[in-house]
Amino acid sequence: MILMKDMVRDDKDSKKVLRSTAKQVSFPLSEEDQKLAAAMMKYLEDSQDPKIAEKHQLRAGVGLAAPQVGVSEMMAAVLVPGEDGDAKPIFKEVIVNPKIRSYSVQNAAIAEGEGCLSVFRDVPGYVIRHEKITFTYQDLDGNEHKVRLKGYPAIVCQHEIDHLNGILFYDHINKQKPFEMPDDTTVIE
Ligand SMILES: OCN(O)CCCc1ccccc1
Ligand code: NI
Repeated sequence: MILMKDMVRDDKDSKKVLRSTAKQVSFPLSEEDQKLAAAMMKYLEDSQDPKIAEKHQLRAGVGLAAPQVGVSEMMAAVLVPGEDGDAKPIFKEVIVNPKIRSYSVQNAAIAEGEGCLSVFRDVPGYVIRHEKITFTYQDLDGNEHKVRLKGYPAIVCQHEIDHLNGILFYDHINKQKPFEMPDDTTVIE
């Protein structure tokens, strides 16, 4: 079971793994990679269950990338829950070797900013991202998928794909004016 103590922190010496480009994953998945994928998705499910999260002191997460648990491989679990407890998640997948193929000119940012399971402090400011993205990935069986996302799920996937390329959310915050946004950026509440 992945716990908070397993998270690589950006302020500790092991942060190299957070700042490098992860390795492509080859198929068929090794036993180890299959177990890692399952454990990452299980972390997200548990962290979104108040009782389990409380019991194991898990910080809620809608995504988790392999480098965050010290594995420099191109794999991330994403679990964006449905609106108002709607059982069906908006996006639930372990994305392997993801690659953004195109994106909107339009930018978007989450109104309350972003956090990260690898960043144990608040970093205020607007994280400017693409409002829409089209990306490809392989699922755990190696099947190729092409997905178009918009708004919050698109933001989450960009956050995870960034992790696989050594980028952290605060890299996208304007250092001088953290709450400055390019004109007509969509603000996501
Ligand atoms: O890498 C995932 N992780 O650190 C958990 C938080 C994910 C996340 C939080 C806010 C907006 C987009 C994505
Ligand atoms: Ni993160």
